[in-house]
Order: sequence, then structure tokens, then C-alpha cells
Amino acid sequence: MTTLHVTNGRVLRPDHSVTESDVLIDQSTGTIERVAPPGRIDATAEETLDAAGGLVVPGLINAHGHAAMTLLRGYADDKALDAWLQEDIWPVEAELTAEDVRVGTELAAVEMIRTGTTGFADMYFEEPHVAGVVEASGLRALLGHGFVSVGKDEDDAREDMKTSVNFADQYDGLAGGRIATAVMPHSLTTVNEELLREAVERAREAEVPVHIHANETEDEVDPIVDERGVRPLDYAEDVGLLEDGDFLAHCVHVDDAEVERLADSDATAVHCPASNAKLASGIAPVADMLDAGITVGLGTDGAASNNDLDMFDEIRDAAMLGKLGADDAAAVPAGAAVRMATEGSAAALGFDSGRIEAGANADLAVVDLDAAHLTPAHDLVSHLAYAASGQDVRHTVCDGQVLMEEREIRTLDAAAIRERAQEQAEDLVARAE
Ligand SMILES: CSC[C@H]1O[C@@H](n2cnc3c(O)ncnc32)[C@H](O)[C@@H]1O
Ligand SMILES: [Zn+2]
Repeated sequence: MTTLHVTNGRVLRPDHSVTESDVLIDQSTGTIERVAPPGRIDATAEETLDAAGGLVVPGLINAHGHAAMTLLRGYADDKALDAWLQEDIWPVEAELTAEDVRVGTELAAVEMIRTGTTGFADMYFEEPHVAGVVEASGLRALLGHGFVSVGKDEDDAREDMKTSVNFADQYDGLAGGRIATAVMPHSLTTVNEELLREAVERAREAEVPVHIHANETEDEVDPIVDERGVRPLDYAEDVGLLEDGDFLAHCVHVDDAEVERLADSDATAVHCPASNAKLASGIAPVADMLDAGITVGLGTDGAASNNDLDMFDEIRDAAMLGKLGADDAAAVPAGAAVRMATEGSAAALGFDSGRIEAGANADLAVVDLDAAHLTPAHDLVSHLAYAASGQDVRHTVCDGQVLMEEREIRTLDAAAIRERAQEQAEDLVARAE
């Protein structure tokens, strides 16, 4: 076995206590072998990572997004979802090439590794190219081809759905198990009932989950209530959704009965507080969802509605908006927000990650605590939620491989990727004019 020894740091344990511990990683399995006080681990590891003055935390997991939308960061701001998609985003996406997606996803990978994210979900187009970036970057990901039926003829829409199923079927488990997949209908209103039912059925046959946007805006809820006389999550269950492994992005406009329905199911929710705030979609009742026992993960959504992929921002936004939404400063405390970005997101994506513990995937980040804004150190969980940012991350490790050491990304050429992304983004926008 080849080993990686993370030395001299403090470790955020699963119960959120912090101990002075070393972490021994088995690189051949990509898992954590031992967490033990310094000096208790035999110092013969092939590789060491110095965590002195740092806090070793589970790698953050971005459980909902559209990675290549980094190319559209700052392209269209300050609009509500429907107008933003229809007037600005979809017209440009109509011009997207596989190379755009590859370059945009590389840029996203650089940003994620830089800010301590080790795993992400992606619903987008040209997913084989996204898979290539995942393979090269060393990140862990759950990928799916997103499809819609609105604005398409029946045959095209069915082909698009089949692309989603075939991709999920063929790519599940690739990159040494770092790639998982799902079938990804875009939303309950942009995919018609017949295709939605068929997609769910095919996902079950392929034994992969389904990921979908749900209850994001009132404009998305009202037509379902008006046309079907039921709430969206009743409809979702009726078409076969809400099974174990399925995960729903947003869940902003869910009523009490829908919260109960989700809690009674084995599906999970992914909260996207920054995107929901920026598009003025609303504030998800995340405190109620957690109280009801729903597993809630955290996601940035695309960089065009956030506008970054820093999960530390997301943790803070989840705590802040959770309090505002519940009108209660005690709602969504620091620890709950950190859990959403770690254990919650890991559970949503089915990753055995999100905790620093023997047996878990060796997906972690080391946060440099040697900074004025992280002093004094009364409560390090508080710092993770309210004071730290992705720029404080010093090392990033995924599947036992060091992806970033001393703020230098090892697996990707960050400078070249940024330069290429600038050119590609300009070219994409020019093509769409
Ligand atoms: C069919 S691939 C995914 C599709 O979703 C679009 N998108 C980006 N952000 C959001 C959001 O917040 N809600 C709904 N859809 C979103 C993206 O631009 C792609 O077209
Ligand atoms: Zn989204």
C-alpha cells in the first residue's frame, strides 16, 4: 500500500469536535486508514502533507451545479430565473460546443480545487467531455446529461432523453470509481409527463438515480397546481420520483405537506441559497426540512447565477438565509450549515465522503488558520461557517491524491486554463450575437 500522511494539523471529527491528529491515507484504495494523535502513526509514508497551523476538514461537496457555466459568469445578471434563462442563457447555450463545455468545466475544476471542493454534481451538456475533465483533475463527480422537452419536437426530445440514459448507463463507475451518474430531466415543468415517466423508468432499469430541479420558483409551482390540481412533489412521486438516491435541486417553494412527503421518502434535497437569492427565487424552508429529518445537501448552482463556486460562501449563505427565512437567529447554526456541505451533500450524491474517519474516502481540505480573520480560535466550526473563505484553503486531497499543495494545483495547469477560458468565453458569446 502507498500512503499519504497528513501531519501536524487539527482535524474536524465527525462529531464536530476538533483534535490534534494526523491522518494516514491508503492511496491504493483512496480511503482514510487512520486518524490518530501525532507520533502514533509510523512515519514511513511515501508522501507527507504538512498541515501545521491548519484544520483538516472533509472536502466540500457541491451537490448541484452546471460546471461549464463558468464561461457565462457575469454574462447576465440581475434577472429572475425565467427571463434570465429564456432571454440570456438559453440563446447562448444553443451555440455551445463540446470544446466550450470542456474548457468551462476545466475552469470550474480549477476553482473548485482551489477552494477545497473535492466532489460535485453536474447537470449539463456534452457530459463525456465533463467526464474527461473529472478524470484529469482528480475530482470526484456525479454527472448527467440534462434534457428538456419544451420547444422541441417529440423525436428530438426523446433522443435527448435517451442521451441522458445512455450516458448514465455507460459512464457510471469510470475514473476508478470517481465518476457516478444520474439521469437528469431538467425540471418538472420543462420535461413533459410522458418523457419524465419514461426517463424515470429507464433510470431504474439502469440502476442510477434521477436528479431534477424542483419547486425552484412560484412560476414553476403554479402551472402544476393549476393544470393537475396537485403540488409538484405529489406529481413527482406520481411519475416515479422520490426514490432512494434521487436528489432534488432547490425545493424553495415546498409547503408543509411536501416537506412531510420528502421526509417520508428516501430522496434528498439540495439547497442552493446564493442562486435562490440572486434570482430572487425565494428562501427555501431549510430549517423545517432539517427538522423534518430530510437529508439536505448544498450546491452553488451554475456560476452564472451565483457567481462563484466557493462552497464556503454557500455555507455562510445557508446559515444566514436559514435564519432570515425562519425569522430565528438560532435556525441553521454553523454546524448544521457545515454538515450540509459535507455529510449532507455526500449522502445526496451517494459518496462515502464528507467525514474524516477511517474507512471513508480520503477527500479532504486543509484550511490555513494562520490569518487575522480567523483569530481568535474560540470555535473553529463557527469560523468555517462565518469567517473562512475558499481562499484560506492550503491543500486539497481527493481519493487519496493531492490535487493542490501549498495553494498550487498539481493536476491541472491553472494559468493556461484561465487564459483559454477567457478566449473561449469571448468566442462563445460572439457566436451567439
Ligand atoms: C438541461 S442542462 C441544465 C440547464 O439548466 C439551466 N440552469 C442553470 N441554472 C438553473 C436554475 O437555477 N434553474 C433552472 N435551470 C437552470 C442551464 O442553463 C441549462 O440550460
Ligand atoms: Zn441548476
